[in-house]
Amino acid sequence: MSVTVEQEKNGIVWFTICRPEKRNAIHYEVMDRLQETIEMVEKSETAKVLVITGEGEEAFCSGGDLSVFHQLTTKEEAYSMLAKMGNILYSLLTLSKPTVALINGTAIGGGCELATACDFRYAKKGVRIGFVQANLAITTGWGGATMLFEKMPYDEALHLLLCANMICAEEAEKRGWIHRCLSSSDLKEECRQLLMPYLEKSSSVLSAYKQAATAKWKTKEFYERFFAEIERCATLWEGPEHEQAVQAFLTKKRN
Ligand SMILES: CC[C@@H](C(=O)O)C(=O)SCCNC(=O)CCNC(=O)[C@H](O)C(C)(C)COP(=O)(O)OP(=O)(O)OC[C@H]1O[C@@H](n2cnc3c(N)ncnc32)[C@H](O)[C@@H]1OP(=O)(O)O
Repeated sequence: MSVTVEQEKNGIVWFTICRPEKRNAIHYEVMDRLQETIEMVEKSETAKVLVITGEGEEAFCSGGDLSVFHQLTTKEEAYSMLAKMGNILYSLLTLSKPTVALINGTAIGGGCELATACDFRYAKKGVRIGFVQANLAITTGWGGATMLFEKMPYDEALHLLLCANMICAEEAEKRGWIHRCLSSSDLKEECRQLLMPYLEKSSSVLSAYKQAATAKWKTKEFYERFFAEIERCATLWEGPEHEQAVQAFLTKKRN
């Protein structure tokens, strides 16, 4: 089982990626389950907030599963995978219920894109975060840069993408990407308490505000911009530098 989905009586739906041995990397099954969950939350009269997190203490999400996706060698093959997840993150971005990334451990690559699609990012103090795609000779490929430029000041977003380094949650909070650093030993409970004021409101009020917030992203212009980023990434994907960077990671000796 790669994910779990649990709904609490208070209206929180927890979507947990359960691949700690792969640092919660995303493969096709995780994508399919996420898409189903987003559709379920959208339609549900009782689901109020969707929280996405990862199992274990090591990682929130390490992005795309490189052991699976390294088999995609052409631009067309890469585009098909990137656009599949791009469409899922677009539906998460425009979901008519509030969404939270509960960043329990390292968030890297596409893991940061997944978190960027959410409305709020709460992170455990000290966890490491990095839009490292540029070090793999690609760009964000799931619409992450387009979302980042919408949600953060231009210079802060560009800095995160061009540096492509790992920063701690506290620095990400100062830069405006993380909304709250959490320090309790029970992250889920701390998250629950932060969401309490939202959960007290009716679903229709939550949904009305989210529709007001996301209307600007439901345009043809925005959608085309989002998918132009994905196409540029697919072009870079088939280059030799990307292949070398992925092979270097996959063949790295680990203890
Ligand atoms: C494809 C979309 C694209 C995008 O649009 O953004 C991407 O997401 S590109 C992928 C970007 N992600 C990465 O480059 C992350 C690579 N992983 C790491 O840098 C590190 O694993 C880590 C996440 C910082 C954790 O380090 P550490 O705690 O030291 O663990 P290990 O490195 O030893 O890994 C343990 C285990 O997990 C496997 N793993 C980790 N990340 C991935 C991944 N993204 N895909 C596949 N497998 C991953 C790693 O190979 C180890 O497995 P074993 O060797 O079998 O134990």
